Amino acid sequence: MKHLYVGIMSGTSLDGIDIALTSFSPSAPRATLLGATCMPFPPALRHDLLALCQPGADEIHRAGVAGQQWARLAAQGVDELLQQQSVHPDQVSAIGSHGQTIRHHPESGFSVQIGAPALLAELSGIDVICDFRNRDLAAGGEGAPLVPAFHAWLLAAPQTRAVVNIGGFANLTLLDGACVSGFDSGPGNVLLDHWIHQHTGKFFDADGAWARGGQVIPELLATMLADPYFARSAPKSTGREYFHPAWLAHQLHSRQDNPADVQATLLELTARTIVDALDSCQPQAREIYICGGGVRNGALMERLQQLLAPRPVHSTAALGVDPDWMEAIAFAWLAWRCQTRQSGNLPAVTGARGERILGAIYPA
Ligand SMILES: Nc1ncnc2c1ncn2[C@@H]1O[C@H](COP(=O)(O)OP(=O)(O)OP(=O)(O)O)[C@@H](O)[C@H]1O
Ligand SMILES: CC(=O)N[C@H]1[C@@H]2OC[C@@H](O2)[C@@H](O)[C@@H]1O[C@H](C)C(=O)O
Repeated sequence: MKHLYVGIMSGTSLDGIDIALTSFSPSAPRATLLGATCMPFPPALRHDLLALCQPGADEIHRAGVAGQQWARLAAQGVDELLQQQSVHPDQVSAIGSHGQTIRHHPESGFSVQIGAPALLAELSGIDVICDFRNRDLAAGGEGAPLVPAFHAWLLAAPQTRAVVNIGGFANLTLLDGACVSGFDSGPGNVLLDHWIHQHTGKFFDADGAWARGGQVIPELLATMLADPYFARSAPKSTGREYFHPAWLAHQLHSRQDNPADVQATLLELTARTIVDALDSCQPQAREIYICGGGVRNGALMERLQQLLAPRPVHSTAALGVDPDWMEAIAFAWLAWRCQTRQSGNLPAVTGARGERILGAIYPA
C-alpha cells in the first residue's frame, strides 16, 4: 500500500493551482507535507476561468477548453513537484484534484468544477480522483465546505478550537470534541481583490495596506451586513454566484465614497462576518487558527485579533500545518478517503443525509 497522495486545489481567488505532495499514516491521524508548489495562472487562463463563473455565450465550449488548459498546467506542476522530490509517479497512490469551481448552486443540487480529470490522468500517469462535491449534494448536502472533515480528522483536541480558512471565501470549522460544525461565513478576500483591482490594477491588497489607510464607512458596513446570507443558519455555502462585483455595486448604489474607505469597509465586512459566525457557534472556540491567503493580510489579522480578544488568534502554522497548503493537503486526504472507501463528508456540516464516499476515479 502506497501512502503518498497529491492534493490539488485551485480556489475561488483564481490566483493559481496549489499542489501538495502528502503522506498519510494509516494508523494515526497524521499528514506529512513532503513538498508543495503553486502554479500561477497565465493571465489569459485566469481571465477565461473568471468569465466562466458567470453565465455567458458558448460557455460549454469555453469550459471544455479552459478545463484542458487547467489540467495541462496542473500536470506540469505535478511533474515538477515529483521530480523535485525524487518521487516516481508509480509511487503515488492517487491525485485528489478539486478542479476549478465555475458554478456552485446547492439550491439547485449541483456544483461544477472543471479540470479535465481524464487528461490529467493521461498526462500524469497517476489515478485522478475528482468531483468531490456532487455526491454530498446528491445526498441533500451543500457539497461545501468539505475541509471541516479533514480539520476534524487532523486537528481535533480536548479544548474547543476553530479553524478559519480565508481564501476568496471564508469558511470555518468548530472542533468541540467529537462534535464538529462548519460553514462558509461569506466573502474572504474576493471583494477586497475585486475592488483594489478595479481601482489600482493590483490583484490583491498586499498586507491590507490600502485598507489600513481608509476609514470604515458605518452606513455602508451596516447595509452590507444586512445581506440575508449572513443571518442564514447553517448548513450554508456560497461563492462568486452570490458575492460578485454586481453585489458590491448594488451595495454602493449611487454613493461616491473614497475608494480606500470602501476597501477598509470591505475588510471590516470580512472580519465582522467571520467573528459573527464564530460567535454563532456553541460552545465558543477558545482558540482560533487561520489558514489561506488571508493570513498574509496583516490588517485583517490584526482586526480579527482585536475583535476576538482575549481569545488567541494564530496561523495554523502553530498547529504544524502551513496555512498556504491546508486546502491542497485536504484534497490529498479526500483522495485517500475515496480510494480506501471511507466517507469524506460530515453530514453535520454539509447537511447531507449521511456520510458518503466522495469522488470519481479516473484510473491512470
Ligand atoms: N501578501 C498578501 N497580502 C494580503 N492578501 C494576500 C497576500 N497574499 C495573498 N493574499 C490574499 O489571499 C488570496 C489567496 O488566498 P487562497 O489561495 O487561500 O485562496 P483560494 O484558495 O483561491 O480561495 P478559497 O479558499 O475561497 O477557495 C489572494 O487572492 C489575496 O487576496
Ligand atoms: C464551491 C466551492 O468551491 N467552495 C469553496 C470556496 O472556497 C472556500 C469556501 O468557498 C469553501 O466552501 C469551498 O472550498 C473549500 C476547499 C471546502 O470545500 O472546504
